[in-house]
Amino acid sequence: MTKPGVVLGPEDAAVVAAARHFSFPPPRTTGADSCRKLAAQVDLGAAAVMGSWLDSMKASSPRHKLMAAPLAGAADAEHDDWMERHPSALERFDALAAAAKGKQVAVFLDYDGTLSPIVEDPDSAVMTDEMREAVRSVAARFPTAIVSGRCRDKVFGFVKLEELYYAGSHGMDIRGPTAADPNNPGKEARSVLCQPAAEFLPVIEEVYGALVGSVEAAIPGAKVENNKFCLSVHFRCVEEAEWGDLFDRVRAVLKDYPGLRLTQGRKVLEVRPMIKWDKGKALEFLLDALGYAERSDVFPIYIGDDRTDEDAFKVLRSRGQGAGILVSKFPKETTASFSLREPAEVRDFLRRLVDDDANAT
Ligand SMILES: O=P(O)(O)OC[C@H]1O[C@H](O[C@H]2O[C@H](CO)[C@@H](O)[C@H](O)[C@H]2O)[C@H](O)[C@@H](O)[C@@H]1O
Repeated sequence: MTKPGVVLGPEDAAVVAAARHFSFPPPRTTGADSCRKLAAQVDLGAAAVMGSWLDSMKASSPRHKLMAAPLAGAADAEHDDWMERHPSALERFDALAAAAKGKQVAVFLDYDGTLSPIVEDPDSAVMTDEMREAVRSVAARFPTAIVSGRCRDKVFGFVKLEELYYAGSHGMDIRGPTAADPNNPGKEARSVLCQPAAEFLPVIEEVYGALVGSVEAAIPGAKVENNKFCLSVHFRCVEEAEWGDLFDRVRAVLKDYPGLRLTQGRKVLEVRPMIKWDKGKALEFLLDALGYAERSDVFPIYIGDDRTDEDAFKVLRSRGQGAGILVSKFPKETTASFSLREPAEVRDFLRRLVDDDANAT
């Protein structure tokens, strides 16, 4: 997709999308829009209503379609409408490729639910060799980063590709490739490093211990995961009747730590430092580190499945650049332009990106 000398303006891509009902490329928004609303990231002070947290915990993973016929019909209509607004990135691949033509593509990938399927045990969320091969091929052609809520070392342990950028702990721990750039074999590996929450390390360690003692030890199925600059309290394997107790226990621990906030992912509560940093900020940092911050001929593609990925989708929308792709089988509120149903489709999309670039050169 990188054809030097052929630079298309945003209006070209707008023509590509003109006949469609979805918003692509994302329109530039005003400065006011870029104020972080963090809609899905409710801080503890705002979480006075326990019921709303429980509702949100129940909705924190894909819904299952077990409905009576009339309701199923309504759900189908809702799904069709959503697909019109967030079409499949595979089905609309040609439009996407046309918009990216002549631009520098950069690829940003969430891990859980995007490169690996969601499983009950977080330590078993391995990715397939086929997926690894697809990511390796993409990284050989475009700068590629993994942006994950996981601790950076742990996600590297799953992905095992040294040529990638890694942004762990929801972007609070960023590092460049440890292997030489395959596009510039003579160039040394870059050690970009960004740790905006370094001062929170001791407090995160302390709260990890407290949550293990108060939540993991007391509630069957609960699991606290130490992600270095943030923590995950998993409730996927906890009986729903215990979720209220689990939330109360987490809140009781956190009340002594006003510098921390609580957000939600898929059947997980996330404890994070109260700093203005998220996957969107990490995306901006990486674009800057790559030297793309001021360039208009850059086409970042961000693929993710979680609420935390919305911050990155919003950044693309406010820059009016690239494509956000949500991985979901079910309609979800999202700022992403496109969708893919599951990790297998992500793999196929990555393969098409590579093939398309190979055919263009
Ligand atoms: O940003 P991500 O790479 O998507 O990481 C977000 C969280 O992912 C993991 O939890 C999720 O996946 C688990 C394995 O499939 C699943 O058991 C859990 O219910 C999901 O929430 C990871 O374990 C967390 O630490 C990450 O924050």
